[in-house]
Amino acid sequence: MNAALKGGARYIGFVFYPPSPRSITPATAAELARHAAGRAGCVGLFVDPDDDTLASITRAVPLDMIQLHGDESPARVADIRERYGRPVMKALKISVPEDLAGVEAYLPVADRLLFDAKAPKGKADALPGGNAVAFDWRILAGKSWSRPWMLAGGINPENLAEAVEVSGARSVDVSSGVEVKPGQKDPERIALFLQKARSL
Ligand SMILES: O=C(O)c1ccccc1NCC(=O)[C@H](O)[C@H](O)COP(=O)(O)O
Repeated sequence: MNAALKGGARYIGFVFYPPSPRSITPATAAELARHAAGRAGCVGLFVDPDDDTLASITRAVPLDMIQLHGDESPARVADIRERYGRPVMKALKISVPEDLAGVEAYLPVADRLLFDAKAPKGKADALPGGNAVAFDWRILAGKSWSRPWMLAGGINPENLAEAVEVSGARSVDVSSGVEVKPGQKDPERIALFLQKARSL
């Protein structure tokens, strides 16, 4: 996390999804969040979380934002936003232009959108996100919405400039592209990614 803070990352993400190799405990996240306080926002990532999970984690960890990466409906997004008093970022999975039709319903209820690739089909260990897979960034070109949005999925230091240029993204989210292997972040690649991001 120090590389992200030193490089000027705006947000740090904590994965609260036990099947993920990136999943961390609330206690560890709380410690990291205290370390990041005032330097970066802390985002808690959940996949179709139930209320017990959200209640206990939001009590234990000073999260600045909740990221929903499952199949949460617009009504559930609104409910979570209201109950837990945090801004919500809703991840929407994109593979074809028609997938953008689903965006409209989330605009009144989500504070921010995140466009990510769909999980690869037929890959037994695929996660709902964090699979190092990109979608066709041209799908987003020239589009605008009433909420801020981030680009995610298969972005790395080598393709960041192209991803931003093609999609028009002003913010990006990265995971696998700055890792040695799933769950093990590489401080040098984080520094490189952020250095490249700052230069755009
Ligand atoms: O990262 C995970 O392990 C994860 C697990 C379950 C749902 C979402 C997950 N990650 C979501 C992210 O925010 C990733 O940054 C995003 O999908 C991009 O991932 P990557 O292609 O690895 O950069």
